[in-house]
Amino acid sequence: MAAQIKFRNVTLGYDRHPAVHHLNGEVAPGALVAVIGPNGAGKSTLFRGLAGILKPLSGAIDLGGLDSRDIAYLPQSVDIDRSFPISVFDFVGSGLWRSTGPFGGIGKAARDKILAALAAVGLNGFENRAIGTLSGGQMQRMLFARVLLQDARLIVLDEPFNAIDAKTSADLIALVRRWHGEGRTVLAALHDLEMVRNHFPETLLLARGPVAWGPTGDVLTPENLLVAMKMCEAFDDSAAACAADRPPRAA
Ligand SMILES: Nc1ncnc2c1ncn2[C@@H]1O[C@H](COP(=O)(O)OP(=O)(O)OP(=O)(O)O)[C@@H](O)[C@H]1O
Repeated sequence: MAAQIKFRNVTLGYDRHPAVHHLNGEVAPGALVAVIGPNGAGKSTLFRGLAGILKPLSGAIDLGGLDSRDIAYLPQSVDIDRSFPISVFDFVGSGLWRSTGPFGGIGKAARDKILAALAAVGLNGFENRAIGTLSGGQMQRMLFARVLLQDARLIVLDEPFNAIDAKTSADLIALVRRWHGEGRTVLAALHDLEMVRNHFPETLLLARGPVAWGPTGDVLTPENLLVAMKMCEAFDDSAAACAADRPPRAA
């Protein structure tokens, strides 16, 4: 089966400084992949690359013909501007832009879809609340409701279970499993290794570069985790492009 995602020697970074480098590998259609690694390992950077927010400094990400409307990206909740004066209803409704466009009106059918998505994540009655008034767990539920509406082939979740209680995690992991059951491709950046072991068949262990990638049980070894920690500690954030990326100097 053709890959859903192909990373071809991908380097991503900021201001020409690489943050993730030389990533090669493939994600099969319908795969459920955890991306783990220490703080600063490059997980969010990789996901910004997948979502098309960050262009690779070198290499390429091949999305198997998907365009941006086929990708649902759930950013870390710290990246959401909670002071922006928008209601939960309108925020979740932005998940329908794929079908309505940003300036399309919201008819009865769209309204029902938004209310159903809110109900599916346990946010009945929250539609008129400003997003800035939500608790951390309610914010995550709202972000999941928007992903539900996006109906995307590829779903990219950046730390979706951070700082939320066990009940909210359980409800939201059930949604992830549902998307997996529907054949969508799902990648999630996670820190909770227990959750990874219990729910994610495949894991990419990232430490600026790939440390290990494959079946979760094979990747989550103490040796691999130690290597990842050391690689992140040794990484120089101010480094310029890798020697391998620079054009050869004239003799
Ligand atoms: N907007 C930015 N501008 C410059 N550097 C950035 C930016 N975002 C991230 N970085 C740097 O890129 C590197 C990788 O960060 P990234 O956020 O991708 O890691 P992460 O694995 O998601 O970390 P965490 O687990 O802490 O969320 C870090 O050194 C970080 O400081």
